[in-house]
Amino acid sequence: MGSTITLHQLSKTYPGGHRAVHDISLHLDAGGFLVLLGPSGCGKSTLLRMIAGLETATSGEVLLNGRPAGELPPSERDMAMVFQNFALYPTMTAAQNIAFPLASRGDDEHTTTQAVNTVADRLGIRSLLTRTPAQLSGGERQRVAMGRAVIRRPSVFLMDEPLSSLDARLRVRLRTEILSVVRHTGATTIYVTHDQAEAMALGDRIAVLRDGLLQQIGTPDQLYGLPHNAFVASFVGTPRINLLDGTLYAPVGGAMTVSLGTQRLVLPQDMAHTHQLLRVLQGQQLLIGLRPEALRIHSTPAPYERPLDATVTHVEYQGHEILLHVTADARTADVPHTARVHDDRPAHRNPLTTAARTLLGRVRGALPHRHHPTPQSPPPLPGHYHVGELLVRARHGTTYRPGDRIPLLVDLRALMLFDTSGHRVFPQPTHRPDL
Ligand SMILES: Nc1ncnc2c1ncn2[C@@H]1O[C@H](COP(=O)(O)OP(=O)(O)OP(=O)(O)O)[C@@H](O)[C@H]1O
Repeated sequence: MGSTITLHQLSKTYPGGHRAVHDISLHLDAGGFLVLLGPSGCGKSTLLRMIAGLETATSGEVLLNGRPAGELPPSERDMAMVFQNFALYPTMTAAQNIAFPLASRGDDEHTTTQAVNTVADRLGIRSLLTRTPAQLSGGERQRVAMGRAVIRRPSVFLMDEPLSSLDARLRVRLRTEILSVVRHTGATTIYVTHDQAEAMALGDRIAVLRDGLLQQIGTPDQLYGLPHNAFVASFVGTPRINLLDGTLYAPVGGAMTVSLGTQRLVLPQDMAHTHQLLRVLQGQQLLIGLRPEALRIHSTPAPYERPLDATVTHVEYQGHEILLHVTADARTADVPHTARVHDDRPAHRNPLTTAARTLLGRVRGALPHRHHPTPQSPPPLPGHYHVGELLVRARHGTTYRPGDRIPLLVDLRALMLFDTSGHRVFPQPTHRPDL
């Protein structure tokens, strides 16, 4: 049976002053599977090592089954770790390596052999058991390492990029196997990766970290469709989201307009009133997020689409589709550094409370800007913009060349808006617009 893991305001500052993990709170149920996702150096391994007891926290605490684990040495936490380059004993066979944890605690030979065979079957390495590590490929060695971690049925698995040294095809295969093996044991699992595609494929729940700060915890669908901020939006999803600088105009009684460079997107006037709250951002700079599926090449808009003119600059063949790099006379936006936006402490987990707080925060944050005049129409557009690049998917078989002008349609249902600090302000706050 897996342990519950609770992190309460956990922080780590290394000697020398580098703050690797900052004030992280989250909870993982027994048997749960959490992926820690973030770019290199964001503090994933530090967090994992604090949970394992290999690193001491500067402040905050780790609770295992509700009890503070601070005093427990790693050996008493009933956890197994698997790393990228897991060291196997080079003179032992695969079977002896897998059996090692059972043999060293004195299990009898018959039980141990049976357990090794069961694990080896599950990992598809039964025929390799007599080989030494030097006679195995990288993927086979990682399977043996998994076998050694799984065999003693720990309460918790901590996996630190266990597949990153393997080739892409093998990674895809092994991650499915890992999922099925750990689910079978019922252990609570934390899996660290910097690969968003791997995180999306594995995760029931994914915690996104940046610079030691928790950005968001959610299902792959939540991270993709309702990212808390521009960083999460840009880190999750392939091809990456298009982020452009823009400005919101909200004339009294009129339709809201988002201007990006020399072009404008007019939002429908009858949007739900949760979305009408966007009006408080009148006159403000925004980041406009358009995932590739928010754009299609066509000249006849549906009611929820708005046109955008674009010119092809580069054509990328992907086989099943074509990726067009286009310019639409807009400025590409940088992803701002956003402070921690998500708190997973139990008291804060009610989505309605969170929604209300987020909304209130947005409105309050926007109030000082109310001195902006409310123009009835957007001001004249500056004549010159840096050319921004958008990625647009085109169907396999279509032919485009650099220089072609194309009619793009923006699907407003998939439009995302972030304020200049990177927080998502549209769609608000827990659901997509009903247009
Ligand atoms: N022992 C240490 N002393 C000082 N700084 C450290 C130490 N270990 C890690 N760091 C720093 O803390 C930050 C977080 O490191 P950590 O290894 O946790 O990141 P990570 O997200 O696991 O990175 P990667 O994906 O590259 O392994 C990095 O900036 C790193 O340089």
